[in-house]
Amino acid sequence: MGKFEVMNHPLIQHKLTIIRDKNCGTREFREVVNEIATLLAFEVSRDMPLEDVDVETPEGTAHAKQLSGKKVAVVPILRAGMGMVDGILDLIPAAKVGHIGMYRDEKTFEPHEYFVKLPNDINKRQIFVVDPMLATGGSAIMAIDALVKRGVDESNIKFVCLVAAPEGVKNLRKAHPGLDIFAAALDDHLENGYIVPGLGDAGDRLFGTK
Ligand SMILES: O=P(O)(O)OC[C@H]1O[C@H](OP(=O)(O)OP(=O)(O)O)[C@H](O)[C@@H]1O
Ligand SMILES: O=c1cc[nH]c(=O)[nH]1
Ligand SMILES: [Mg+2]
Repeated sequence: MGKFEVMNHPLIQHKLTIIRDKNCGTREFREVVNEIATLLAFEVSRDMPLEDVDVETPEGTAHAKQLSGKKVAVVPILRAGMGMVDGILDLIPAAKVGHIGMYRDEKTFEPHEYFVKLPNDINKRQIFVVDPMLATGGSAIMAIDALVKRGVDESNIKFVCLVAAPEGVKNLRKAHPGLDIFAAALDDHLENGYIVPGLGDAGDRLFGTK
């Protein structure tokens, strides 16, 4: 079974409080979402494998370490996942970026896929699927389905979000038991498809569409 972890780092918690505030405007919301994404990437990448390497310093030979595992791909679920990409690339600049477009039906909350564009070698990479909100879990499940369908092993995927609802965590773990899930917060419940207390509609707040 993959793990589910809430990232309790004080900076993550402080910044999350800033964007929960309904008076936080688009510009600040966008900036802080990226800052949280950087901090989450730092935490989530803790188990990346290292190998020994000797490097010549100006004073001698250092027996040092370098990353040795799979190369990384960041896969945002459009639109709102786009808000987390730059923050992750700040930390892992060589990562490739794939895109999965998904929207929820306003009445049924069923997800609909409208776009998939991934790096050719996606099934050889360590993948971070990012989306600020894990509500019913429908969008995340369908996005992981899209990757698995293309030969990705779910144990090579980490799902990284800002706010998760208990229902979404449960549904996503049931559909993809091998997946690791990371969130900045686990909130109380869902109401009309929205996370309560949550932070509202992440896509609309990021892009100023409401
Ligand atoms: O867990 P779920 O119930 O599927 O809900 C979560 C999804 O809803 C939001 O996207 P939305 O459909 O509003 O699209 P947007 O990002 O384009 O605003 C959010 O960014 C997630 O992708
Ligand atoms: O609370 C929610 C639920 C789904 N999508 C959002 O943007 N916010
Ligand atoms: Mg939205």
